[in-house]
Amino acid sequence: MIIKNIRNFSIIAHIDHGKSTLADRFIQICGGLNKRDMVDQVLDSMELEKEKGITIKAQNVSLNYKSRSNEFYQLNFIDTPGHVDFSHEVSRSLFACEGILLLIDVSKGIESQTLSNYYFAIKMKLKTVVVLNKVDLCVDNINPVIEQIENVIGISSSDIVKCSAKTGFGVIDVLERLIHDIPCPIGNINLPLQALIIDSWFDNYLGVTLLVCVKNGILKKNDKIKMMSNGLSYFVTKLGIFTPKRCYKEVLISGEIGWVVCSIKDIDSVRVGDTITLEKNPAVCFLPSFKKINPQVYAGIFPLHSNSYEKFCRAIKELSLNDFSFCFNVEHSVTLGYGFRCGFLGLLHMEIIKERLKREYGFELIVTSPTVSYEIVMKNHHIVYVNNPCEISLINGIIEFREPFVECCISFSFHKYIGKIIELCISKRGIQIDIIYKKNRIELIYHIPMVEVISKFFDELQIISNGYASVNYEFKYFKKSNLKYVNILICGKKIDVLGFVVPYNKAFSFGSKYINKLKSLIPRQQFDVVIQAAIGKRIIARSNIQQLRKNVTEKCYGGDVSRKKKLLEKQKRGKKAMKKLGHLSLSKEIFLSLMDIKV
Ligand SMILES: Nc1nc2c(ncn2[C@@H]2O[C@H](COP(=O)(O)OP(=O)(O)OP(=O)(O)O)[C@@H](O)[C@H]2O)c(=O)[nH]1
Repeated sequence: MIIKNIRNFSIIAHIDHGKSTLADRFIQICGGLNKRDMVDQVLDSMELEKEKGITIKAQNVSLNYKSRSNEFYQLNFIDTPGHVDFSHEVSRSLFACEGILLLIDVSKGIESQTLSNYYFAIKMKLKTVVVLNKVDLCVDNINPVIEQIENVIGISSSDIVKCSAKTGFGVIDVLERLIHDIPCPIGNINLPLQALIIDSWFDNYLGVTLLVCVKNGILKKNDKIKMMSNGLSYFVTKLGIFTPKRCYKEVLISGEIGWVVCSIKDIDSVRVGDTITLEKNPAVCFLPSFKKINPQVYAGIFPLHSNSYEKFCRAIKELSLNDFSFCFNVEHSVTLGYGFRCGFLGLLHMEIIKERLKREYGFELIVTSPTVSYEIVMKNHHIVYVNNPCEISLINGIIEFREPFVECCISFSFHKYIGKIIELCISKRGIQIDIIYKKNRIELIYHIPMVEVISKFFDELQIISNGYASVNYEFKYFKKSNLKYVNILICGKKIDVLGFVVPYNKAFSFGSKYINKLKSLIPRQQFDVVIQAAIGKRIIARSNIQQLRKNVTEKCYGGDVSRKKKLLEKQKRGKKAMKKLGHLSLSKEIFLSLMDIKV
């Protein structure tokens, strides 16, 4: 294929606007798969993607398209996720493209994620093709959305392509517009090799596999390549493209996107965003690349069975190879042993990692309550960031405690919900920024502490809006707050993984609610169990779980008092030993339910 007939683009849109369905139509039209292999949303191949009906991983496909003017084009496109938690997948894929297909659901119009991805593409100077999807749903009433696109994106109505990914209407027009409007890659086949690693994953048969976009030069089988970041070199054993089936090729030329296998044993030596060159004739500079995105939500992940720790480490590393935004550090908990403190881009991201560890690697896990990263100013004016609440209790000389605030955009159609949603935002310590009235929607913009958003905000919002409100949020700033770290003690012993951070004015009510929940979950023991919540040395809430009274004198019928006394003494000694040993019957399974406590 000659470079002038290659088109690289990403399909981007808000969640559920129909990206994967449109990708299906492209694959069908270009014959990427035969009828037998074709299923709905074929690119959502992960079990979790099928189950949840969302795209989690960006998927790359190379197709041959014969245009209306009978010319052949190679279309390399990337189907990207629409959920904000996976926006790093979108930004990463844009580095491999010259254009974007911005898909808008005609029944919903432009939504927040559509715009943020569009602005990112504009920043990268990518050409945009705007496509209005689902026109089969409301053929008569598409004018308001067209007007909205004209006003917000500034594209004239004649440039908007209309289609229905479901029925196939207008899909050829979309393909024609793509080959016409999106420029070919600007790479040069004769320059030294420069290929950008845009994704990587571990395959049980092939080992580490890289997805690369060749910007300059040619990459061939048996070439000795070099990672420009660390100088490590490898022989290319196999390479090819996805149609979306894995196809083997001999070369990838400048402008192409394909997979490369080169017997990399050490997962740590691969860095997504790195540039690959040839060892013999190396390029002198790196390709422009994407930045690592900072996680927003943190949690400790521990294997339920500590003997599987080694395997668990390997699994975590393999997952991070495939998920650029997932980060981790070893964590040791007195209660749960060794595990990892992991950072995620949001709660859905955390949920997906948890599920992947369970399904793909078969681990039973204990995941601590999600928390955020706090900014702490020390006496010496140094600033530290702490994402593990129990570390806060170990820091001396804190002069300022700052917590992250997010900008929430809560969008809903019915006016009757506005009062209750505002009340909810206020109860979550929200600061109102704006109320935007759109044609058929209202948008409330609030700045809310992130920790409030990740606890029960979504559940409560769904209840008060009968499921009609949707919310998007992004980190805005750190702000000083009067926060306290609350320790949880069981039988006088600090349980590190249960400690939490709360605003001081909520600490007492929150502490006692938490203690009551714990009380309802912990089974009665052979001895009294004291549960306490404390700020420093001050106990702010306390409760007792009464012992199970075992009548040890039951069998002593009649008289002998000294015999009864002896038995009671023995029981007392036994109880003491259990306490000393910390023999509280808190199995890890019970911990699982303790981790999920929401007050
Ligand atoms: N009526 C109609 N429904 C469509 C059309 N295109 C997609 N859908 C439906 O819209 C829903 C979402 O489609 P997807 O293709 O999964 O959307 P997506 O944008 O890939 O979703 P994410 O990857 O999760 O962001 C599915 O139920 C599709 O069947 C269309 O043109 N018309």
